[in-house]
Amino acid sequence: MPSLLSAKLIRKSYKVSNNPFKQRYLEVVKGISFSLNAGQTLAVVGESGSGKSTLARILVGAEQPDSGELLFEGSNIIKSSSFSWYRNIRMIFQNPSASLNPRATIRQSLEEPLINAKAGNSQSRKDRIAEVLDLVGLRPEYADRYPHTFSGGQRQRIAIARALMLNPKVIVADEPVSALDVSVQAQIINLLLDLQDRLDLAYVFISHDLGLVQHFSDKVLVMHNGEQKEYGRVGEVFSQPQSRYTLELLNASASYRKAIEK
Ligand SMILES: Nc1ncnc2c1ncn2[C@@H]1O[C@H](COP(=O)(O)OP(=O)(O)OP(=O)(O)O)[C@@H](O)[C@H]1O
Repeated sequence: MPSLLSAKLIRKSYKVSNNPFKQRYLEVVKGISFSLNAGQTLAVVGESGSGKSTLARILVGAEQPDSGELLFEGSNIIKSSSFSWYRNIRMIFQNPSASLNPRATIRQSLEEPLINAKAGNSQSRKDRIAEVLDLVGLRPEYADRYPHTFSGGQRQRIAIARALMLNPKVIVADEPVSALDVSVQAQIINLLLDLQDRLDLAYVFISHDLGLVQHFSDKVLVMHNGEQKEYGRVGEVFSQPQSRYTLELLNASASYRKAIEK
C-alpha cells in the first residue's frame, strides 16, 4: 500500500536578481524526500532560512517546485494539481492573527473552504461549522464573533478549525505554537495530539523546538541551507545522529535548555 504522502527529490529555486543579463537563482530546497502515513507526524527542523517554510508551501500547493514528485495516496498531485490536494492537505501558520481575516466573522472564515469546495448547502455548512468548533474546544455560538475578540490561543484553535473544515488527511503546521504564550502552547499541542488520535490525521510539523519535536513526532527531517541533512525515526535520529549538523543542532538545543532552566 502506498504511503499517504510522499515527497521525492523536491527542488525549488527563487530568482534573486532581475537583471536580464545576469539572472541569479537561489536554490532553497535541494532534493527533499520523505514519506508519511496516516496518523503519523513528520517534524521538519533546521535553523532559520533552511527552507522549511518553502517546503511547507510546496506541500500545500501554494508554490510549484521546480522538480520532484509529491505523491498523495500514490498519485502525483503536482502533475494533476487535483482538487483532492486542496481538500486533503491543509495548512496552519505560526501567527493566527495574520492568517485570519480580521474583517470576517469566524463563520465566514470557516465557511470559505466549504464554499470554495462547493461542499453542502447553507444548513449543512452551518452544522459543519458548529461540529468543527466543538472539535477544537470552542462554543458554536462563537461563530458570529470577529477574530479580535479572541485570545491568541483561541485564534489558533479557530485557524485549526478552518484547516479541518474539509476533513483533510494531512495538516502542515508551520511553527503553530511559537507565537503563543508558553502557558497556551501545551494546550494547543494537546489539542493537535487529540485531533490526530480522533481523526487519524498526519502532520508535517515545522518547529525550532527540538524538545517538542522529540515528544510530538514519529519521524524527523533535518534541513540545512535547503539540503536534507538527515531523515529517519525520531528516536534514532536524536540518539544516534548520522550528520554533524544534526549533532550540532541537538547540542545547541541542549545547552539552550540548560541555560533557560538556570
Ligand atoms: N519568494 C521568495 N523569493 C526569494 N527568496 C525567498 C522567497 N521565499 C523564501 N526565500 C528565501 O529562501 C530561503 C529559505 O526560506 P524559508 O522561509 O523557507 O526558510 P525557513 O527555514 O522556513 O526559515 P524560518 O525558520 O526563518 O521561517 C531564505 O533564504 C529566504 O530568504
